[in-house]
Amino acid sequence: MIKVGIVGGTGYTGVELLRLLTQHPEVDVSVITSRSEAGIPVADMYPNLRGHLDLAFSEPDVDVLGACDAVFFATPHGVAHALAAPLLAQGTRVIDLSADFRIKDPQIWAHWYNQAHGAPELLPEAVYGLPEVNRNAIKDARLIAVPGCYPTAVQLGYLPLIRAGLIALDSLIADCKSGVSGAGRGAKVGSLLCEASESMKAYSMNGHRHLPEITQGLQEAAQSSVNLLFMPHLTPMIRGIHASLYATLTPEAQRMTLAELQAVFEQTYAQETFVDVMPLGSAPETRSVRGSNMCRIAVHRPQEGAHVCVLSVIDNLVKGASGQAVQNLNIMFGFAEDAGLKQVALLP
Ligand SMILES: NC(=O)C1=CN([C@@H]2O[C@H](COP(=O)(O)OP(=O)(O)OC[C@H]3O[C@@H](n4cnc5c(N)ncnc54)[C@H](OP(=O)(O)O)[C@@H]3O)[C@@H](O)[C@H]2O)C=CC1
Ligand SMILES: CC(=O)N[C@@H](CCC(=O)OP(=O)(O)O)C(=O)O
Repeated sequence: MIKVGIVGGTGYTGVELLRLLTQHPEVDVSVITSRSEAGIPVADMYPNLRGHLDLAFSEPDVDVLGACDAVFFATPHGVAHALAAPLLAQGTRVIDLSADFRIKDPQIWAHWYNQAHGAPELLPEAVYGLPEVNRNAIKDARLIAVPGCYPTAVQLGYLPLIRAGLIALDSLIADCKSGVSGAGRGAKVGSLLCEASESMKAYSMNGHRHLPEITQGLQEAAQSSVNLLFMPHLTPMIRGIHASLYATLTPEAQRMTLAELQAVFEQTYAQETFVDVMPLGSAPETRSVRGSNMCRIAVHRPQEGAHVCVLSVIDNLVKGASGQAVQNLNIMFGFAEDAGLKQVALLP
């Protein structure tokens, strides 16, 4: 058994980590921090954990956390910048669910996150924790930047086409929908029931902070520049990301049949436990992944025209955050990659 800690246990990704880790055969959660709830039993705040976890929130303390084999950060941006270095120095591996180490250029990070980067010296060793792309680097990493929710759904959808050189790289449009839990647990007017239910709207139309993260990943895969239009929407559901991903097929790819495009996706993800390429003609639903670490994908070519449309769904709190974080932990410590992640999605 390894000992793990969680910094920021009261948010949705923190409690989702606990839901998964209490079922993990190789992990003992020994510390969970909250400054505002220190001393309160975790199961008093989250009754779904009653009978599964006998632990109270505590103040973040670097020495206590440093006794863990790994520490997850489920905190707002900027917190891991300050605490990662002292933990790494004590030999503790760090898995950060925030965006602190996702973007390789600290100036680009500062532009999109409106603050100076607090630990640029750690960026060279931080590994972007998308296992379907970086599994080998994750094995040896000390510091993982867990991808954001939209970036996970969008990259997994586009990667097979980009790797195979099948789409024009200046033609990408990602039309994405998120459930409200993506905005976190903090009180915000836009997350109120009367504001978010029975309605849907676009936001960050002129640029969302996930744009540079997605572009960085797609450009790495393409080894060339990529032009992406990314439009996020808030939808009246609690969990889920639905990404409709469009692109123009290259002239050569337009000579391929849909079945051949489907085969590209099936081959790319044949060995991946957590990516399900659905049969031709499928429309993946967010509820088919709710509570599970799966990404379900379907590829379409409407009217057999010049455009491809990939549909990609994940649960923002699982494959989009805490489940992917546990998948990284499993790879780092040599556990079965699906340890603690065998949940079947909750449907209906
Ligand atoms: N919600 C989602 O779908 C996704 C979220 N993420 C990212 O995961 C991270 C966590 O998000 P979410 O779960 O929504 O959490 P919240 O932002 O709602 O909660 C943050 C947690 O961090 C703690 N915290 C805040 N400030 C500090 C600090 N300075 N030092 C130590 N602890 C602190 C809080 O507890 P306290 O203040 O009591 O200490 C709280 O437990 C964010 O970076 C978010 O962007 C990533 C992917 C998806
Ligand atoms: C619905 C909603 O508000 N979603 C969040 C994204 C989810 C998230 O928290 O992503 P990070 O991990 O990059 O912070 C947003 O658009 O800001």
